[in-house]
Formats: sequence, structure tokens, C-alpha cells
Amino acid sequence: MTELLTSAQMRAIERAAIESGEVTGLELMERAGRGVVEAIFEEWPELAGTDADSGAGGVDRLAEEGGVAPRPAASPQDICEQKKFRAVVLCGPGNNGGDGFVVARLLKERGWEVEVFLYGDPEKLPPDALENYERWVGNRSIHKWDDNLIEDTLDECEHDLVVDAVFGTGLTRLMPDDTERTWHGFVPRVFSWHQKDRPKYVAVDIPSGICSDSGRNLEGAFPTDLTVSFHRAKIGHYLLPKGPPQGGAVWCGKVVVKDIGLKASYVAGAVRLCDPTKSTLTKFSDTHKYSHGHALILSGGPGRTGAARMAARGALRVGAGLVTLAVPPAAQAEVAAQVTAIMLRRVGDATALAKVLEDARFNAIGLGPALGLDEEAAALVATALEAGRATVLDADALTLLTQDAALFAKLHQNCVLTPHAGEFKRLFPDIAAKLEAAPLKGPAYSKVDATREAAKRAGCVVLFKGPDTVIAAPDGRCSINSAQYERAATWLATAGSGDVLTGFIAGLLARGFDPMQAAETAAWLHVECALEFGPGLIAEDLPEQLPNVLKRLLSRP
Ligand SMILES: NC(=O)C1=CN([C@@H]2O[C@H](COP(=O)(O)OP(=O)(O)OC[C@H]3O[C@@H](n4cnc5c(N)ncnc54)[C@H](O)[C@@H]3O)[C@@H](O)[C@H]2O)[C@@H](O)CC1
Ligand SMILES: [K+]
Repeated sequence: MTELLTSAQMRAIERAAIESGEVTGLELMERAGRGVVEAIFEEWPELAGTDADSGAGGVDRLAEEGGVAPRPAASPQDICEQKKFRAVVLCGPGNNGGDGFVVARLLKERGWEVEVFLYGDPEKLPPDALENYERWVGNRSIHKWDDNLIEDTLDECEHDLVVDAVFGTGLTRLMPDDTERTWHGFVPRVFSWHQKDRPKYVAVDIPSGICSDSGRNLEGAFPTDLTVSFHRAKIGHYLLPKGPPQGGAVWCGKVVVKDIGLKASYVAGAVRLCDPTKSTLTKFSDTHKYSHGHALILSGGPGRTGAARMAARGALRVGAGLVTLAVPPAAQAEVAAQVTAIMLRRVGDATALAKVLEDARFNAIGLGPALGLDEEAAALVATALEAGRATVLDADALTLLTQDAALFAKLHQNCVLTPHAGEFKRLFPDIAAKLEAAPLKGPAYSKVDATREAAKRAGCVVLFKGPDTVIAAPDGRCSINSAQYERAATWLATAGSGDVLTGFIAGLLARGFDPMQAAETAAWLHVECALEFGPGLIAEDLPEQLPNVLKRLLSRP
């Protein structure tokens, strides 16, 4: 799984590399700037051009090299008429701005017409950024930040590129709510004026205004087409905090991570991006070593059995050896008429459930979808938890946990809770309140922080759903299953898809996956199934995609 870093982790890696003498900060900055330029040309090859294509800029360079006589300074009108690529680079007061100066210089060297604006005081720039500022201003102009001037510059003639290098991982506070916040109003105006043929927007490391640890929008973020980060993606690229103003992935466009020559050493406590590892794959293909287990899925009463049936189907397709539906007697005929490979047990009440669970071969339980919210349902949840089996709790089971502290206290380390945002809020109201509070500074409290805190309190794995599903274990392990960027599957938000996820988790628990691994793998497969089917998906389709998805997964090199 890919590590996602916080700003502190990234700084520590950079500091260690610099202190060991492996590399200088200046070299890292040069590589970062070069990485941005590379990524721009990879994304839009039409911008790569050649010096000859790009017109007078190429001549400027030749002139500097002594090849031809320098041409006289061009008027703004002349510049607009020249056929060359144009960029505006917006630089901030820290090292992100430093990267911006490198980008400006490299584009200029390729013959681009580049205008640079600096937000902040040049004298206060950190040393590496200052060095690159000086390399830029050597014989070129730089503008003090001015909204109107930026707007005029972009309006004067068509630009190809706007580079946002105002703030990166060092964004530590909100933009002040006064005239200093001049850059804030700039983007909407540029967008409305350049809607059709607007320049490409590229963010250096992260769109300025987005907190790189939480994805929270500390106001004023520039929505971008491409975000180029370094060494590893940051957590904020993959979280999707609710607005207003919305943050994270919405603003990044597409995230490209460029190698800047830092060692790929293990980062303790890093959040990971879900993607099954080799050992997970082995568990799917090994038919001898692991028991495939027997999952028990609890069904609701008559007219409410569909959710459990879908969960059971998911558990079976994901590879549980056997799946049994525990069904209230009144719903037995309804369920029996609609299942084949899935077995059926009459479970009228908690006593009957306890009796069934005396059979140790039932090694995993899934319960909650359409289970009901009455005392009988609460007793079933209590009995299931007392059995100490690997257990996934969803939907009504989560609501029952919020209503009864004694029931919540029965949660154990083999449990997985799968709340969506509303259920999370009911289960952990104080934690949700922290997440909802407007951030006052960076790094801001994040969905990762919230899920880790919840898992610790519950003493079990918590899978907090969303396009940015966060999964955390009480020991601090944490991962994000992203349904964004190339894995965007908005059609997964369909009735019953959560029931299928419960089934996937129960099936993997039955197969012997530990709770964290079961939750991560199930969440990942769930999105893969949605992508496999495409738009028009209904929840019943999800388990049926698994054979293809697993075939593809197992044939991966
Ligand atoms: N040597 C390094 O450390 C490297 C850093 N790199 C770049 O450096 C960035 C991090 O640099 P920094 O740590 O200097 O941080 P930033 O450049 O992200 O921003 C820090 C500056 O912004 C100010 N600031 C923060 N929040 C503000 C707000 N709301 N309003 C006004 N000013 C605010 C801070 O006081 C500080 O001056 C990375 O994102 C990356 O782009 C890369 O060049 C790779 C190498
Ligand atoms: K930026």
C-alpha cells in the first residue's frame, strides 16, 4: 500500500536527507520545480513544443547564449501578438514559493513568456526560496502581489498556464480576514472571464489554501487541473471534507507524485492508501492453508430480508466457505424462496442465536442491515457480541449501539463498525463535532484523526464511509480507500451498497482475514466492483462483479 504523508512526516524526511549530507535543500527544490515542469508537459504534451515553436522566448535564450543580437524590449501589445506559450506563476512566502521560482525559470529557459507574482516580502523568504528568487530576478521582472494586476495580465492576452505556488505543506493559519487576503477573490474572477479557454491551473504540492494533513479548505483554495506533489502524496490529497468551503480532492484535479530522489524509507504510523498487498493476494489464491470459514448473517423480519440476502451473497462471492442466513421464523418462507447456495437457520430470538453460536464453526457474524431497532434486535446484537466472534456491525446495529452504553461496551477487538457520516455522528458525537468545527489553523483536525480516535474508543476497527473511506484500528493503523480520481465511482452511492460491503467484510472475516485487513480489502473490492460494472449499477450487481475483479487482481504481476 502507498503511504500518504503528513506535512510533519514529509518535513522530517527532507530534514533527515539534508542533515545526512545526501542532498541540499536547494537541490531538492530544483528537483521539485523540475518535477512540476515535467508533469505539466506529460499532462499536456501540446505545451511542451520546441523552442522554435514557442517563438521569441527561444530567441531570448539564444541571445543570452551569445547566438544572436538581443531584441529590443517588447511592449505588452507585442508580447500578446508573439506566438509563444505564456504562464503566470504565483509564488508565496515559503519554500512552495521557492518551487514556483524554479518553475518560472525553467519555463522561461524553454522560451515561455512568464510573469511572476510574489505574495509576501522577498526579504523574509527562507534561504533556498530566496536563492531561487534571486536567480529569477537576476534580469527578469517580478510583481508584488496585486489582484488587479494579475487579472489584467491574464486578461490582456491568452495564457496557457497558471502555476499556484503560494502555500504548500506549510499552511499554518487561515488567511487573515482583511485587505491582506487580496489573492482570495482572484480565482472566481479569472474563472468567469476565462471560462471556455481558460489557462491550465497547476498546483505545486497542494492547491494553496488546502491543509495538506486534513484536506480542509482553510479558505481561498485555487481549484486546479493538476496537482504535482513530491516523494509521496499527502493525506489532504485524498480526503474530501464537506463544505462550505469543500476541500481536498475536489480542488486537486489530478494528483501526480514526482520523485525528488528521497529514499523510500518506512514511515512509522503513516496512513496508507488501500490497495491489496501481495500477502492479501496469497490469501485469495491459497486454497489449502486457510480455512474458508462459515459466515452467519442476521436477517430482519418479513419484508425486510433483502438487505441481509444481499450481504450474504456478498459474503459468499468474496470467498467465505459457507454462508448461513439467520432468519426469524416469520420470514423463513420469504428467504427460502430466494436463496440457493446460501443456507438458512431459524433464529427467533437471542436465545436461539446463542444456541446457533454454540457451533464454533460459525467464525464470523454480519449484522445490522434491516435488523430492526427494538429490544429483540438489541438482544441479538448483545448475544452476537458476547460470542466473541469476528463481527461486522452496520446500519441498525450501529444505531442500537448509540442507544445503549452497555451494548457499546461489549464491542471487542474482533469487531468492525461501518458507519456512514450520520451514523458516525450518532456514535461519536463529540468527535464528529471536532470534525465539523470550522478549522482555525493548520494542520486541521481530519477524518483520519476522527476515525483513529473513534477506533481507539470503540476498541475495534472503524470504517468511516465516504468517497474517502477511512479505516482505523485501535492501535493507530489507518488507511484511506479512495473512490476519487481514477477510481471515482459516484454510482456506488446506491441503495443497499452498504449491505453488500457488510457482506464482503463478513466473508473475509470468515476466511480468516484480521479485522483491519478484512475492512480494507472489502472496501477496496467494493469500489473495484462498482468500477467494473459502471453507471447504472444497483447493489445486487456488486457481488456479481467479484469473479472478474478477483481474476484481474490475481493475475496482477
Ligand atoms: N527543502 C524543503 O523543505 C523542500 C520543500 N519543498 C516545498 O516547500 C513547501 C513547504 O515549504 P514551507 O514549509 O516553507 O511552507 P509553505 O511554502 O507552504 O508556506 C510557509 C509560509 O507561509 C506562511 N503562511 C502559512 N500560512 C499562512 C497564511 N494563512 N497566510 C499567510 N501566510 C501563511 C508561513 O508563515 C511561511 O512563511 C512544500 O509544500 C514544497 O512545495 C520542495 O521544494 C521540496 C524541498
Ligand atoms: K500550492
